[in-house]
Amino acid sequence: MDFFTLPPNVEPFTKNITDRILSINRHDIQNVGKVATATLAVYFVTSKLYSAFLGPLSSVPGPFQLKFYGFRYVPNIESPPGSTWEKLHMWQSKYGNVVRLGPSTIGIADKNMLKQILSTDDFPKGPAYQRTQVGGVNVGNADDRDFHKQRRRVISPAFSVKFVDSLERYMITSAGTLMKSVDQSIAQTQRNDGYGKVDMWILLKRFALEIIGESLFGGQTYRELENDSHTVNASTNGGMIGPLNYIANSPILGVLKLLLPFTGISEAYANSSQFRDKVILKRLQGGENARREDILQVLIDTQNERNPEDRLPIDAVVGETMLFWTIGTETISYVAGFAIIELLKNPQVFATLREELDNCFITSKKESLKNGGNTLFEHEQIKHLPYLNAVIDETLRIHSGATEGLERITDKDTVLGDRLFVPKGTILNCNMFYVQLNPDYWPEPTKFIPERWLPDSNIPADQEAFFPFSIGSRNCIAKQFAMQALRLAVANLIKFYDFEGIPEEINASNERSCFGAILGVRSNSFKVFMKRRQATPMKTT
Ligand code: HEM
Repeated sequence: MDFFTLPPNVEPFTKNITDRILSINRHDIQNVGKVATATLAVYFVTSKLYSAFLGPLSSVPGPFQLKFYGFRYVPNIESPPGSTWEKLHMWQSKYGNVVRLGPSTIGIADKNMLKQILSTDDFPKGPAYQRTQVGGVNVGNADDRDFHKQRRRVISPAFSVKFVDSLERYMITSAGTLMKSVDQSIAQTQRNDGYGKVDMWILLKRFALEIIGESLFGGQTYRELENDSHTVNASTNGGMIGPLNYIANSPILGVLKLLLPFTGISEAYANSSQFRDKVILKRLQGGENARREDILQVLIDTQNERNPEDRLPIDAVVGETMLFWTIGTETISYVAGFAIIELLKNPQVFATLREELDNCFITSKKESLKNGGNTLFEHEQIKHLPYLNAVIDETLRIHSGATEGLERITDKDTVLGDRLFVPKGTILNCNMFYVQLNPDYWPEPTKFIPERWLPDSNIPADQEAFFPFSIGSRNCIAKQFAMQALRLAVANLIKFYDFEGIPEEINASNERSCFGAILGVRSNSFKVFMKRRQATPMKTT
């Protein structure tokens, strides 16, 4: 029998059905449609009402409207773009450490619950990260535990303490370039007393772009980068953090923003990607001759591993490199920028830090550290300076990254903090920003007091409520790298320059916005008067 010919008894049967369907008149179809729509509407409304008022999260306090839709979907006309973080902060302070942010979303700013979510239960990353997987899965957005564990194991040698130590030479070169740029800005606007105007915010963005560029894929390429205005502009205007962040943080407005050509975000991202691909291709094609001791090389060298599971496919090398480039640039530059702003707002803190740095012996005679007649600090000399570390920690506390929260999703029913039942599938927005300013844990939370980090402090810092690099299996892989870069930047700037704050600029720096993962100055600029110190005291052994 021909396989595609229907048996004789089936044909009349199907014909019968067709005839009956055709015989249903239009009116009947409309009625069926109405009943189906009404049933769906009743189901939708009932389930929304149930979830809002009777479901397991119904006892969690929060703004009324967020019982019905998630905070990321709120088109926010009354507050400017980039200010969702302010709303989250306000709700958290109004409703408490646990707040309802959507039908199945809660915000958490309780330190014990955060520890449970991020470390003990180690819940996977939530839908905001999954949305960014359209651009590829990487160590940062992976939500599959096994995939993440494997990927993180393979790339972690690039961030080991030893390897990061070896990147110091690139970081010092970048600190030198930063100081050259500061000197140039001063020279262009110099007053009679030697001070000139410097946009510290923009120069620190370039500094971070260079430090990451150098450590990631090469000095040679950085020189290309200097001529590549696309990439520098993308970074300095915040476009490089990537369209994916917009999609993650604001599924409706974010996507609209990307589609509007005048925002330039997609273009900036495309240009950065093109630049990155050029650099990686050059390294791959150059073989042994193109080798350079940097993060890219560590990733490429995984191809020689004996175990195939330990080899990173080339598309993953490209994806991870882009992730480090974008995340690393904005985080380092913003934290360094806010450290300088806080030091200017708090002259006594500035003086104490300056004194500590002036008393720090310069032991190295390395030529590479010479800069404009002065010798730059090496990391070894400054990494244990208590006050420098206290200034950086206090900056990380007040100006934390993850300003709009780190998202996790429960993969089992759970009880948070022994008191809150949370069903499987609940989205947990871990509000690291709020917890670090939470008056329950921090006396005078908004005051910049580095002394709280010193061993003999009478208002000791609550280390358990401090999550700048997160904790658990998804903590920042580059903490060591970031701290090294921050210490070198802040120590060398404060050691070698005098600063004079500009009151309007300091006031304007209180206006902040967050478009990616981290809070920045809304105007994308912070100007200050600076001059080289006349006789920089140098203590040598
Ligand atoms: C002051 C600077 C930095 C801060 C405050 C910071 C903070 C954080 C935080 C809070 C997380 C957890 C994110 C989450 O759960 O979604 C994270 C993860 C991560 N960070 Fe950083 N970061 C900094 C610098 C850097 C740099 C310089 C790089 C790369 C060169 C980097 C690479 C990463 C990566 C790859 C992850 C994902 C790790 C994983 O999921 O296994 N970060 N960072």
